Amino acid sequence: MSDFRQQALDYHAFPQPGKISMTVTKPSKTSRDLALAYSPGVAEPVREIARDQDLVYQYTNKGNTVAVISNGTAILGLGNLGALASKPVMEGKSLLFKRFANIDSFDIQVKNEDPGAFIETVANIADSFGGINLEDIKAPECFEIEKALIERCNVPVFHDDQHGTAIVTAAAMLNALEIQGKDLQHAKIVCLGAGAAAIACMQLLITCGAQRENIYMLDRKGVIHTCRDDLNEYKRLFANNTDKRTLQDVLFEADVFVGVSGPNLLTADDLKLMAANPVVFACSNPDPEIAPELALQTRDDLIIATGRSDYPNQVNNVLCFPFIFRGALDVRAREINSAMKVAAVHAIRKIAKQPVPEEVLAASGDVDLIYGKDYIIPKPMDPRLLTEVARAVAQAAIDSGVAQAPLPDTAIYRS
Ligand SMILES: NC(=O)C1=CN([C@@H]2O[C@H](COP(=O)(O)OP(=O)(O)OC[C@H]3O[C@@H](n4cnc5c(N)ncnc54)[C@H](OP(=O)(O)O)[C@@H]3O)[C@@H](O)[C@H]2O)C=CC1
Ligand SMILES: CC(=O)C(=O)O
Ligand SMILES: [Mg+2]
Repeated sequence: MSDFRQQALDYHAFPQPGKISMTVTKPSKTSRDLALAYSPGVAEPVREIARDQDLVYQYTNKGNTVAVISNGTAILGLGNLGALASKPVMEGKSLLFKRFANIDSFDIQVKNEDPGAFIETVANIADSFGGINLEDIKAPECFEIEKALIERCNVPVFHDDQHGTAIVTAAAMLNALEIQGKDLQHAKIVCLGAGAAAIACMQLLITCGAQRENIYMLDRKGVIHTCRDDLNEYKRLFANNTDKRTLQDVLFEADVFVGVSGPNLLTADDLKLMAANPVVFACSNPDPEIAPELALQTRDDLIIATGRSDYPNQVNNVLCFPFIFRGALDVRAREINSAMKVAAVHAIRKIAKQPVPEEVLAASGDVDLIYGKDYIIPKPMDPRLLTEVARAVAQAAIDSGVAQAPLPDTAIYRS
């Protein structure tokens, strides 16, 4: 067994199984404490909430909790390995919520692939939480599931693989193209993958200025084009009126490659087809579409990013979901809307252009991080993500009329 594989297994197994646990926030030592916390004292907030449901935010932890919910049908790029096997990833997302945004989170695995049953299960428990983060649910079911849950739930519902990924991709892409002396409006974009992440990434890039006709999307059968009769309604949105059929056909003179598909699908020869100074986001986890070593060995004019923590330029939704939920929860946003997503894009990309704090350099093991080819996007442990992204998102929620509370008087919002 490789060293790293064993270390990863040991990390998860010891000193206690798993990555997250709960803490008690109130005194609970004495009979008096217990009388307040449980019977009879607990009856008082029960009666208050029954009288006015909004008081649940005052007397319980609902307002600071997010449920991370999966059915295990698209676990990272590993595929459909079942609900239970997704638990380490969902515990990982909970760890990240707590570590980066002090949000308490429950990971929930729903053992039912039927979208109707999944929707029913989540809708029935949604009121327990301040928000719902859907995770690793495959396309096209994820689109129907998210839409139905947004309609049925009273709290924000956010499919992280769609929108978290799209927000971080857009932020990193705008910066990478700027560094390469290109712009999104004119970029020829190839997207390998046509699932949850791909559809949302391309939609958000269009919102940020990309031209739909410049985007070539591919699934397992090749280029998505208007003559195909096997496309679902989401892929059809990206059907290109073209006679190009293969990855190689569309990569010729392309400025951008976004991989949200699977491991090792882009070869060195493929890379050579792209235009000068290309941007290559090989975002499949854990194994990217092309290894950065191979990409950089093949040509030295590219910017390469992956979804991983152990290479420069980590384009991963961890840069978004803790912080967008922090902002949304803090103003009790009814939903996470387009204005909030775009605000997150610009807040994230701006941080990369500013000097990096010492603590981030120390945590990332880098001597220096300067805006450029190897640093297009902030590191996840950059504390400015919390302040800048949460603040921008909360303000966008207020400005777009979906906030139900003003900015709180906490450190994030004071400066
Ligand atoms: N870095 C990050 O932050 C994130 C990365 N990802 C990565 O993106 C990938 C997809 O995730 P997600 O969108 O949630 O999953 P989905 O199951 O929703 O979509 C997967 C898509 O990839 C396509 N695909 C798979 N294998 C191939 C192949 N050999 N050739 C061409 N297309 C292929 C599928 O094609 P078809 O439609 O024909 O089945 C499908 O369109 C995963 O590897 C995941 O780790 C996802 C979210 C965040
Ligand atoms: C990062 C992530 O959410 C994924 O690869 O699915
Ligand atoms: Mg995911």
